[in-house]
Parts: sequence; C-alpha cells; structure tokens
Amino acid sequence: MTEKLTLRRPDDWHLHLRDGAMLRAVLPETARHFARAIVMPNLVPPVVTGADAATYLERILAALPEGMAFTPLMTLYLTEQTDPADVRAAAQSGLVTAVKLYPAGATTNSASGVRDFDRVRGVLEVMAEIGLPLCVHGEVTTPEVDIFDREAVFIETVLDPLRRATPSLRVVMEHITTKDGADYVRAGGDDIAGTITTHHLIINRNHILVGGIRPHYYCLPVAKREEHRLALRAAATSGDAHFFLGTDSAPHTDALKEHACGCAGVFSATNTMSCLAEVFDQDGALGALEAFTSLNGPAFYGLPANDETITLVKGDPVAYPKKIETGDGPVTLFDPGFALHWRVEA
Ligand SMILES: NC(=O)N[C@@H](CC(=O)O)C(=O)O
Ligand SMILES: [Zn+2]
Ligand SMILES: [Zn+2]
Repeated sequence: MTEKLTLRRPDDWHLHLRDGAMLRAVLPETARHFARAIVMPNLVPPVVTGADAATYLERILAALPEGMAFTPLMTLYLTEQTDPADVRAAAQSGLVTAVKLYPAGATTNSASGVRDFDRVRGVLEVMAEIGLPLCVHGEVTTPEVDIFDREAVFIETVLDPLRRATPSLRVVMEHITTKDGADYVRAGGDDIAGTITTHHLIINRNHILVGGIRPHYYCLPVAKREEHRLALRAAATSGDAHFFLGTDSAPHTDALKEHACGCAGVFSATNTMSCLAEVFDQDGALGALEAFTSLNGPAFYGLPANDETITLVKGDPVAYPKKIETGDGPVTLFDPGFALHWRVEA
C-alpha cells in the first residue's frame, strides 16, 4: 500500500525571492507547493517604505508564471529612519504583513539595518499598538562575540530587553538555530514565535566543515552543534504552536557561493516539502507536519489556514536537480545528504 499524506497547502514564513532574473527563476520553485510566503525585504536597495513594498509586490506578481496561484506577504526593512506613520499606513491598508529587523552587519544586505535600538522605539510602539509582527534576525554583530554564540547572546542582550521595553510587541525569532532560541520561544507566551528552516533540521556545523569546506551549507545564522539541531528537530516535530516553517530559502549564484568570500544562504525552495516529510517520517512525527507547515504560521499571523491541500506520496527516491538555472547563473539546490522518498503529487 502506498503511503499518502494530505495537508493543508503549506506557507513559507521566511523567504528570499530577490529581484529581476533571479526572482523569475526562483518564484515558481516556491509557488509550486506554497500558497503564501513572507517575502524578505533585503534587496539592494532594501524595501523600506510602503511605496517600496507596493512596487516590489507588483514585480513579484508580474514574475509569477501564468496559471500559478501565490500570495506574497510583504515586509518592510526596518531602518533608523523608518517613519512610524508610513509603517502604520502600510499595515492598515493590508499591504504589509510584518516588519523585518536586521541588526546592521548581521547578514546578507543588512548594512542599512539597526545599530541603535533607541532610534526605532517609535516604530516598535506603533507596531505593538496595531499588532504588526516584528520578524527578527537574531544575532549580535559585536566582533568579540564568537559567531556560534551570536544567537544566544542576542536573546539575552537585545531581544529580551527589547520585548520587556515594548510589552505586547509580537515577535518572530527568525531561523532559530539553537536550543537557547527554541527554549526562549517556547517559554515566551503568545506574542512570540520562531521559524525553523528545513536545512537547520538536517545539518549541523560538521556538515559545513568536515572533509572540506562546503559553501552550499553556509548560511546565517550558521548551523550549530548536533545538540542544537536535535533541539530544533524536537521543537518542529512537537506540534507546539510557537514553531513553524520559514525555509529562509536564499538563492545566491554558484559563482558567489563557491568563492574565497562566499555568500551566506541556502536555496531549498524546490525540495523543502520532500525534505520535511522525510525528517518528520524519520522522527515518527508525520502527524505533526501539517501544524508545522500549514497551521501554526497562519494562526500566529492571524490569517486563515489555506483551504487547498497538497498530497505527499511515499515511494522510490525522488530525483531533484542539483542546480536550477537562472538568468544570473546556476544556483545549487540544498542537498539533504539522504534519499528523499516523499514527493508532492502533481
Ligand atoms: N540566511 C542567509 O544566510 N542569508 C539570507 C539573509 C538572512 O536571512 O539572514 C540572504 O538574504 O541571503
Ligand atoms: Zn536572517
Ligand atoms: Zn533569511
């Protein structure tokens, strides 16, 4: 008997779609399986104002192939110059779903991010008042802090004080990579959630560094020790409403990844649902997959779950391409390092 699993259509609560030729190449990879995605605003230049988000939304919709249904959920990139009134208007018109905080210098295209948190107080207060979530790249950038400790130090020195100073601010700790992150989110009540990527459920830091350096496993926050990966697996497969999928699928061309100073980002849009089904199956937790991919995210964001469904079928290993071609050059797809037996039924 073939094993089948039908789920509400999933959403991706953390996605990089880029722009131009890259956008045209990667958008169908997400839209094939996902109904909606929180679209990250770290373009160059970033998506800062409501007007920027409106034109980016138009470019995304123009790049969507005929016959595909997909709803981009737009975000604004928080800067020290962001105007609270613009954020309020963009949220109240339904144009934006969240605001993204990048500590300046933390990751790809974060140079316009926040250095002095006092300068964004006004925006955070408006967001708390209207219930607009703040999506956070949770790493400190202090040079003295070891890169493997940057998430844990961020929670203690930035995130927790910020949440105490702005009661009722809704926060999504993006792409958590540590047990510290999972524990903080789990214990944090209804105003905090955490996204978890596909790749952080599968790789630890050995995958990046043992037997040669593997640039396609390099992303930020960087994958941590095995004990942290196991904590993320436990969080994702628990069904706990605090945790949901944000793939952080972040395409960079092979030329920029396989480089003396390679870019951070893992591209996983194409095979994410197969990878996740395999992971949840390995852990005997297929019954919790729908909560992680399709229910907990909409519940946190106050949106309905999707009415449509997708069906996963278990069988012989599924073949995915090693790379996808884009107008900017090839982009390597995430390799989970094990066979994928679950495919999404067409
Ligand atoms: N995750 C990454 O390693 N890279 C992301 C940025 C981010 O999400 O931090 C990117 O835009 O390439
Ligand atoms: Zn990030
Ligand atoms: Zn990201």
